[in-house]
Amino acid sequence: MTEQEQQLKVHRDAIDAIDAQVLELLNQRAQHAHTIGEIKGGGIVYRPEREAQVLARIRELNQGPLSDETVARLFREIMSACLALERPLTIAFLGPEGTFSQAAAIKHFGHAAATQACASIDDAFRAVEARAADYVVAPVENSTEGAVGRTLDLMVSSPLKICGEVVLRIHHHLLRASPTKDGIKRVYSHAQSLAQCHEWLNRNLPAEVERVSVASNAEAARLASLDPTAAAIAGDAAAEKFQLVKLAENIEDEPNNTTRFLVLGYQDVSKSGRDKTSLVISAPNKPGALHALVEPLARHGVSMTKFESRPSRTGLWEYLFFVDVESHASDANLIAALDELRSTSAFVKVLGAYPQAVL
Ligand SMILES: O=C(O)C(=O)C[C@]1(C(=O)O)C=C[C@@H](O)C=C1
Repeated sequence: MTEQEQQLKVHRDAIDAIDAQVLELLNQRAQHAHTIGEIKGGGIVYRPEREAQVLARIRELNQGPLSDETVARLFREIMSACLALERPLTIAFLGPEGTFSQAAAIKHFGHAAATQACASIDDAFRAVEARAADYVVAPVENSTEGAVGRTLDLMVSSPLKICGEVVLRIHHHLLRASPTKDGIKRVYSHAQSLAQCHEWLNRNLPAEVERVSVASNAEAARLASLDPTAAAIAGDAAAEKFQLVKLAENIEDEPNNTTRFLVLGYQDVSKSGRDKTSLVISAPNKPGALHALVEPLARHGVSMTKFESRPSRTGLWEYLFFVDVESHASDANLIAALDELRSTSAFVKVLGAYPQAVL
């Protein structure tokens, strides 16, 4: 054995011994989760507030050399596997396979959860409402393109509650079946992705290349895999699924391009310690209406992280305001502010209280 081989052997023997311990401990952990599942006795197994606390604690305990992000991702998968021992979950998302919505579902629930592709955001909500899936993961806002109106509209009437949020960094690539930019006649992508890569496309592809918007980036990738004169703009998952070549990576105009997704199900979530509550409140289109809406929140010390207006679709009210606050719906100051708002607004709905994204 050479000296190098001897040195490697010392460390590999140590790794073997540690792996045996890690394995033993993982199974001990899984056994506890299994027993917790029995104690829950067929009740709700997924506990977002507990998961957020576990991940936050792991980040705090971490001393490296692994990064906080890396250890949190590993424990995300450990919890996913432990939860599946209690009961495997099914997560509905806007399909087809390979969309950012699916990536968000996996980021939040880990790989042990089954994902169910749906044809539209409406269908994904319906799957959970009909109890054909446990939770839906739906996009709600993008840092460059703004709100996803359909998700906001659905939340107003749906009986589902928000029980979590997922923040996903969005990277777009120019993908093609062959490894050259020559002969591209059209680029397929979702309208939002075409908009997010607008500047890059102007600079890097001839003006005559047609931009064709399709239902999803995964669909764009599928079409590009069949058409030798086409390219697609899509992310890693779609590139992998349809075995396309990345002609250019990270072509989004805004480097900090992120999409926020919400997780919804039939569930009220307890306090985790770092929570948000999402509300929708109606206001008439008259002077002072907006002030009347914000003032009680401010006076009770409730801080807002998001404020989004949308015309009411029913015509009953002029505007609906979607408000996110940094409190849990069970906090006394938010309860007091909501009581006041209910006495002045025709419509106030708590869309859900949930832990802030940890990953
Ligand atoms: O603490 C629980 O209630 C568990 O079921 C255990 C556990 C975990 O693996 O830590 C698994 C799933 C829940 O969503 C939260 C935590």
